[in-house]
Amino acid sequence: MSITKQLLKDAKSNIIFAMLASMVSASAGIAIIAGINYVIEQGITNLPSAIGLYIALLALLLASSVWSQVLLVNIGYSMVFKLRKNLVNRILNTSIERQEQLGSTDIYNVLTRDVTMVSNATRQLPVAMYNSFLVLAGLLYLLWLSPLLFLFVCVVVVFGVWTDAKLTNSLQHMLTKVRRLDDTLFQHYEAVVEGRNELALNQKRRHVLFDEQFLPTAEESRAQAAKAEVVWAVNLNWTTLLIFFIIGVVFFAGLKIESVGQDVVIAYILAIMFLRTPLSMILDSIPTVIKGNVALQAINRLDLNEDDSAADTKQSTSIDFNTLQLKQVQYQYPTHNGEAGFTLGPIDFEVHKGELIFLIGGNGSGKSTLAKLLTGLYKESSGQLLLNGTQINDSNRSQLKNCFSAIFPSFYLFSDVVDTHGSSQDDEKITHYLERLAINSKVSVQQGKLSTTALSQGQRKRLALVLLYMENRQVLLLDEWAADQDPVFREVFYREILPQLQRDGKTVIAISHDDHYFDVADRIYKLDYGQLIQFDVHQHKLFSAG
Ligand SMILES: Nc1ncnc2c1ncn2[C@@H]1O[C@H](COP(=O)(O)OP(=O)(O)OP(=O)(O)O)[C@@H](O)[C@H]1O
Repeated sequence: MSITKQLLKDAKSNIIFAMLASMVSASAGIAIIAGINYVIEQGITNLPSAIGLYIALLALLLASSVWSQVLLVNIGYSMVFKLRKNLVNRILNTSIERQEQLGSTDIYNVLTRDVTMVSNATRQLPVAMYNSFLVLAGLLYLLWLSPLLFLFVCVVVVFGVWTDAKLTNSLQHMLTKVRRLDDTLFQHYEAVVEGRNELALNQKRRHVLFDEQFLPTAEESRAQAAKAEVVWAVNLNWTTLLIFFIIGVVFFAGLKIESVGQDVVIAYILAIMFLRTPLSMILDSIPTVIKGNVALQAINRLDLNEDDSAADTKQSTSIDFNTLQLKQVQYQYPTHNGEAGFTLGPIDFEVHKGELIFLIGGNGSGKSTLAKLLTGLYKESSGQLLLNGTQINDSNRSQLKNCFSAIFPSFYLFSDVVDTHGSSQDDEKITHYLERLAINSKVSVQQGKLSTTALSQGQRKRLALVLLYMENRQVLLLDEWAADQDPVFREVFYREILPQLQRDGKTVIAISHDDHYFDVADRIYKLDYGQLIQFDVHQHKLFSAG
């Protein structure tokens, strides 16, 4: 089901009530106009009851319009809330592979820009719906006043709607183009923020990014957006012209057609002038609604997982880790720009409880890819993964993930420390590990919250190790953890921390380039262009894996 249908379905009963309230309010508004017209034509026979009726209609108008606005505003905001909830859950449930394909820029763009656009559009919903009922009630009143004049009004209205529909179409095209340009703009923003050091050092690169990439995109986006707004502003004036055209024709028809009396002409003109405001408010809201629609299309294009259930509704069972085996496992990155993606494997590999295994290999040989396969973050393209002898599939992959804690090169440091069940940890234990990793002078902890994560890269990695200790998972995967450590701490890591983890019963898989410390490992595997070869720890010799 599309996201729009889902959101509308959830708000169905409120929408029905809001429509009812809008109808009552619109009818009250038109009844007031009709009453004034009647008084102008017929005069007042009973002043007190006319005033009473007038006040009653005003009260009904106020009560029903407030009621409908309250309902509609709430529908708008709860749709935005649900959209945010739905999107964040769907992103969390989307495979890492898909998220990596999309890139963080596209995802941020949807979460910030597109959600705001949809939010703006849904806020127009109350205005548009309320005013549509008002226009509808007004048209019914015009029909009642004079079917002949109404026929003419209908011809002009149909013509007006036809031109609006044509323009709405081209507006949609222009705004879709603006949205696409905004994606490119967001990539430039990312370069400006993330590449700050490189840009500050290299004036030429700065010039290329600013003058040759950012400015042309920003300029084109500005031109397209302005063109769309101008087209719509012209359309608003055109609609106003059509309204005055109707008024003119009604006026002259009143002079020429005998069956149309002066009183009907006055009533018509009064009603049409009254309907001008709701009409222009509806038309005003159309670009915003189209932008919201374009944003919804962009959200759908992300092709996120349809599953929007929250993490705590999913089963997350933990099992005791004994062995993990890979049998003829292959992983193939998708083809990109016609170029075949990197292939890892087929690989035969196994790790047993309590082992300390090193994965080595040159840059781009597939170590991190294998790490993501082992941890269950990537799904094998072929072959089998067996956890404690049971084959891993989509229904039990979370068991594999639950066994692992990992630090990847692009890790994220959370400032709250939690254990494997997501519960807060006691400060004393955290402080112990902060001291053990020699960062207690930089970071402190209070009620499970770290005082800072703004540290040097090496210190951030140590802090990530503290978080990993506190998670207390059974298998630890450390992807080039020691690469940013100074020689002294590197020695501590390989000679003290890793052996201690092993003594504590942990299974450790470490990706490493540090051949000085290969003797620490129980087994070493080397990756070479996606193929796994076992490495003799003591003689530093290669022999076939499996
Ligand atoms: N997200 C991705 N999408 C497509 N291809 C990728 C992706 N990540 C890595 N690759 C490709 O897979 C190959 C293996 O990458 P991987 O990160 O596993 O290597 P690595 O051995 O960990 O390298 P390094 O030592 O440089 O970290 C690389 O050649 C790279 O081109």
